[in-house]
Amino acid sequence: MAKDIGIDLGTANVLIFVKGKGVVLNEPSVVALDTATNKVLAVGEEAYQMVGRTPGSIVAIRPMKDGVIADFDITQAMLQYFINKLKVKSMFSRPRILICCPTNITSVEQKAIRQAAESTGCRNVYIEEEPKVAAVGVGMNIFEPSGNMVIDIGGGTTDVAVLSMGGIVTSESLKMAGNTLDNDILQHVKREHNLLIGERTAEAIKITIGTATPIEKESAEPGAQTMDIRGRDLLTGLPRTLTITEAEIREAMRESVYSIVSTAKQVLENTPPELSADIIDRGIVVTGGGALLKGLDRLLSDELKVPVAIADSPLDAVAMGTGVLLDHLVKSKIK
Ligand SMILES: Nc1ncnc2c1ncn2[C@@H]1O[C@H](COP(=O)(O)OP(=O)(O)OP(=O)(O)O)[C@@H](O)[C@H]1O
Repeated sequence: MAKDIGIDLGTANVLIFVKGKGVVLNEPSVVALDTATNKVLAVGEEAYQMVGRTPGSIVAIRPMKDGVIADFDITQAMLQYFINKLKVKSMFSRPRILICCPTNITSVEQKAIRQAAESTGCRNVYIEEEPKVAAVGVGMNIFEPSGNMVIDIGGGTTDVAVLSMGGIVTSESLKMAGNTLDNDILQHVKREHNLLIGERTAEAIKITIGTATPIEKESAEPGAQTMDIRGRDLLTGLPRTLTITEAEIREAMRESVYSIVSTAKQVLENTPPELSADIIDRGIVVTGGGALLKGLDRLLSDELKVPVAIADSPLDAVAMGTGVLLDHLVKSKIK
């Protein structure tokens, strides 16, 4: 039984799609290591639970940072762990596998990722660019001669691309995405409130009360929503609870959010006019977990003067796209 497998090897999350089954694995891209022996202790969800909570002898790291592979051996071990979890060798015969990697990886890294996949029993390993896969994952027909624009905001990178006839016409990749917003929040709380919080708390703040533009709420004034957060007071060294507002968190993330807007503007400015006309008709689709930041679609459409839609399942778009592209690869027999 030959099955096709698609992998979204993301900075924040790894998703695996199996043809006929859908997304079968969705875990954080985190590995826990014993610092003395460098032995892998846990991978994925289990390792994520350890982030910021490990004793001195253990580190929980994200081997891919800022959309590049920061630690290659560990990325390879993580990929092998996830593929082995599927029991590829016993379940499938010579599966085809499409791996969608961070945009900025080198050809040497691509080759090593390919080898890591081959060593787990996969044959015919294809590597694809993230924005292309995201675009097909949200149902865009990128193979016809018309312009489609996608903004993929992941954990480490924001990829903006205009696609036509199966290829990327104009694109930009910005090393600024969800993780940058978390760090903006962490630094703001430290600087303005002398409170040290962990990266998981910063992410929870972004997800709970983070906004790109003020959101009108029936129950409260725009920007007035609050959240109680806990951390360590930098002056006393003791645990402390602090109440923060939606408005101050929006301000803390403002510069990074506007960098994403400027990157999208730059891509539009470099787009051939015929394709620009198509984009006005079809609008821009935003994918990746960062697309879930509240009010981002409104901010982007106000700034870019083009309709903007958030994908239905932005976190799954790339994984779903791998399935569509694998079908296309089979039909066109491109290796
Ligand atoms: N509801 C939400 N609001 C805002 N951000 C969110 C929300 N849910 C998830 N995110 C953010 O989305 C990011 C992860 O997105 P995704 O899984 O698409 O990234 P990735 O594909 O692993 O990364 P990359 O594309 O950089 O390799 C994280 O920064 C996470 O905090």
